[in-house]
Amino acid sequence: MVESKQAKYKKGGVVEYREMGYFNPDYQPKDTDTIALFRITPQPGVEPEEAAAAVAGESSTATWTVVWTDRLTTLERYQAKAFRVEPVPGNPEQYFAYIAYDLALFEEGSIPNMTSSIVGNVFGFKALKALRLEDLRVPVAYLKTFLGAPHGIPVERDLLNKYGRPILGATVKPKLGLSGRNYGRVVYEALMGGLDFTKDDENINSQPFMRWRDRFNYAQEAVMKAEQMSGERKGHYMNVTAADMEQVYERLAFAKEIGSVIVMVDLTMGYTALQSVSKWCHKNGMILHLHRASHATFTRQKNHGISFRVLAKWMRMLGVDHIHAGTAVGKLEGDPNLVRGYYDILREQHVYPDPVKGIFFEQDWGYLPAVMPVASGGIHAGQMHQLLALFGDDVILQFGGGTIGHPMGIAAGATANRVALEAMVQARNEGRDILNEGPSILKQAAQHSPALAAALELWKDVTFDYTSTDTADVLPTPSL
Ligand SMILES: O=C(COP(=O)(O)O)[C@H](O)[C@H](O)COP(=O)(O)O
Ligand SMILES: [Mg+2]
Repeated sequence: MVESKQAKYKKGGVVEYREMGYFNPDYQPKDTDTIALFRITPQPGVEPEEAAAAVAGESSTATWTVVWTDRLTTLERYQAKAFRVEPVPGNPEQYFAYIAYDLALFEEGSIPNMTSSIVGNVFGFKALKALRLEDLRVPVAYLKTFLGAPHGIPVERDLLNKYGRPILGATVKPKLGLSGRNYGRVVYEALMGGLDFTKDDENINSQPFMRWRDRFNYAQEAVMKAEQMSGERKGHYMNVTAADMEQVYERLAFAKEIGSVIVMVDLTMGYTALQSVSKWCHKNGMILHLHRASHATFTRQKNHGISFRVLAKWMRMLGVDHIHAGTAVGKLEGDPNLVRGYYDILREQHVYPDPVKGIFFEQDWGYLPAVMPVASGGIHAGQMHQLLALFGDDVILQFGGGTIGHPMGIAAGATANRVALEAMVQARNEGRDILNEGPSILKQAAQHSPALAAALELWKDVTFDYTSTDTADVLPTPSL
């Protein structure tokens, strides 16, 4: 016989989370609730509703046993509630669990606090074989407590005076080992060849072969020279990632002092550090680029971890101007439809559920500015038609190897990308079907550009298989 909740409270002991009130199929989520969608794989013998209730419990108020102090709070309000649990179609082991969190559960404007609750302990539960946070609907009431991107897409375009086309960039290669002066030479050539931006790599901080101050100085000198020579706005993302915030602030201040318009951070810094840098960029008018270094350790597995679409939401709230969001056609994993879904989450003001793009929840972004997604990782000029067709104009296309590996040199690599992009934008604007006509448009443009001809010749066979290997398993969303 099931012991009554009352009796259990009386003697303490281990109780079921369901019984403690963390599963409530009658609960009507409020507009101000945050709703999380988890993909749950319970251990054999664990009922899905109990597993969902356990996730709700541990990610809000509960521990493994009832505690006397539960009675000193308005527990019913602060408990997260699993209000809907249903099987994942075609996957008998997995369930979708919808969990609602009251507005009062998260500190205003704090991604560290929200994540310590929602993804804090629950991923290690013994009762679960695996757990994945698929999507999050964040209420406008909570969004209102965040600053969001320091600039946003239209303001950044005004700053750069670049409209109607994707922004072009390149990551300096080799990743590690160049001296400051040679680094500056790469930046200058790439910018003079026609790129808008160059970028530090994620793992270039301040190593013995090139300390950060040298890199910043040589790179900024190259930016200023290239601006004078070309008459275009240019920039180099100065990676300010460091071991402690004192050094981060020192590098930020120096980047500003020497006239950089943009700085860069790595996700590995952690959410608190990222929020501090974002705040600094708001105050100092600096564009903020985020490299998602380390994200795939928790976003890649389809049954465990956190979907990139959730990380993208956290980063839009936290406030970055750019974020790496995948290429679909490059060297790194990413189903084309799901990647387009991430782009929508970053760029649209109101996002609607879309089973093809893996978007489960409607998301009203309120006033939070859009974030510019960055397509980077193993892409080259021969893929320009695919990139433009997939992502449109509001994207940064970044070719590292695809610039610096060009057989005629770095400037030629940059020119190949600029010519390919401009030819493709023009064809698109004339209403041509760039996806199908892309290769012939490129060939035609290459007749007037030896640099593009050489890039197409060298990388013609480099295609990364991007057939969809991913299933979104999207269900119709409940009316929330
Ligand atoms: O250095 C590169 C790409 O260099 P290259 O252009 O030579 O391949 C970036 O670190 C990756 O884009 C990261 O991946 P993601 O953008 O998916 O986070
Ligand atoms: Mg890199």
